[in-house]
Amino acid sequence: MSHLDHTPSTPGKFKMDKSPYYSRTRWHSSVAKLTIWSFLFIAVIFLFFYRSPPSSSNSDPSRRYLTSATWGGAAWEKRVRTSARIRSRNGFSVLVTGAAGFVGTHVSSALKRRGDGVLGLDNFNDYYDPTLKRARQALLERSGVFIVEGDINDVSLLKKLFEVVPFTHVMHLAAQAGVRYAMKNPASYVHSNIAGFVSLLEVCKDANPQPAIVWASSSSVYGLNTKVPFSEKDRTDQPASLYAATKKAGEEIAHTYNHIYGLSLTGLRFFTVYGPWGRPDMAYFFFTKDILNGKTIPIFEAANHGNVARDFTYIDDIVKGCLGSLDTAEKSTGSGGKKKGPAQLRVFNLGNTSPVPVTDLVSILERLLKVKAKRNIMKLPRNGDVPYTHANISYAQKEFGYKPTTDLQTGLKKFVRWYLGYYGNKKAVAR
Ligand SMILES: O=C(O)[C@H]1O[C@H](OP(=O)(O)OP(=O)(O)OC[C@H]2O[C@@H](n3ccc(=O)[nH]c3=O)[C@H](O)[C@@H]2O)[C@H](O)[C@@H](O)[C@H]1O
Repeated sequence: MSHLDHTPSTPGKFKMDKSPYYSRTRWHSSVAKLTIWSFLFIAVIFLFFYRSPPSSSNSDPSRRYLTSATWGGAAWEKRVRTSARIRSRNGFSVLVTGAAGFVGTHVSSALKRRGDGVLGLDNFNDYYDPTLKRARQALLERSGVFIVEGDINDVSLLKKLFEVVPFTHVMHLAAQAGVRYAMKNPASYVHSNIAGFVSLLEVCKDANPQPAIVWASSSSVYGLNTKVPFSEKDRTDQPASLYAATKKAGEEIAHTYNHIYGLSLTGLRFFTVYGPWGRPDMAYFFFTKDILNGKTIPIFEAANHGNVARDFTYIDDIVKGCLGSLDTAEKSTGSGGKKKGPAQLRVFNLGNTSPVPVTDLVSILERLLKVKAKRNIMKLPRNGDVPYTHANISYAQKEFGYKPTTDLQTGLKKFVRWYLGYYGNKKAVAR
């Protein structure tokens, strides 16, 4: 069959095939066109990524936080400056990382209330429901705190922030939290708690003036330590989870930056913080949800049917500890990456000093929710959990009069009130 057999009856609608020679040159020109367009397309993609803020860990899945963030421009800089503007005598201008997180939101709001300038930074990752983070953001925005969307690994963003605002302090709360999740996603702990911390410290040490830094360590650094209550002088070289190990690494990294560059650094070992606007991955939070939904809750027990207990610490007491640390933080001694003299290096326990068994926490929730929990008592899994925590807070007491005042019953009552208001559980309210 010749190609003529395919000639359409209406010439013009469909171009007739020309000679084989014509066909070959046409094919060649199509290939050339395709090559040019492909080249242009690749060039555009390359330019897009080249202009994006550089990342220190291209293979890391969390890199998506770096490229998704948009920042820069005159209007953006104005928002940054306005948010960080100090409104009280001797106030600070504080960069709060992890500002849309649980502790970050409360600390930002407290600083703003007393007249400090506050700029938030958060990558809004989806470790837990980002809508809760957005709701916290909206809350902060109403009080004049702007949260820049970006990752602490984004060095060019951090540099830009320090170019726009000479922060006096950094409250570093951005982290990958959660003890048990570390077995599922170890890379995210290294990305945020180690690489992210180093990238922040790199920018802080180059800043002029260098800020004083207060940052979140964790009670989990005590790991397998059996001496109670836990004192800052106790050994912390036996972490039981990768989470704990990255926080411990953070403490050592802090030592290095203090030693070499004169950065003033204060690490805070938080003890199981709870309260309104809390983290949904934490036991008190998802127990509340599951009790209300009639779902069975797993309650861990230690060896020989022993109680697992935590020194649960109410968020307002933690905020007091954060502000006390900021207020007593001395200036960093370096400038432009050069140390000029010894600088302050501290670590404080921030706990409630009265451990409560998890079974008692559940009983309190049952009373507050007026719903009986379906309990499934099970052996403490080998997933990084430790059986007991108890803070000795005498150092924080001595340095800035730290004194927690909220017991678990009172704190959970405030949490449950918030939870029911926020999630609007009519069933529990009606009972
Ligand atoms: O102080 C810290 O440094 C850490 O505190 C928090 O860790 P934890 O003290 O482990 O809190 P959380 O998970 O609420 O479990 C509470 C209790 O419930 C028990 N627990 C837990 C889960 C479960 O299913 N059943 C159970 O009995 C469990 O055995 C435990 O006894 C933060 O999450 C962490 O980011 C870090 O900041």
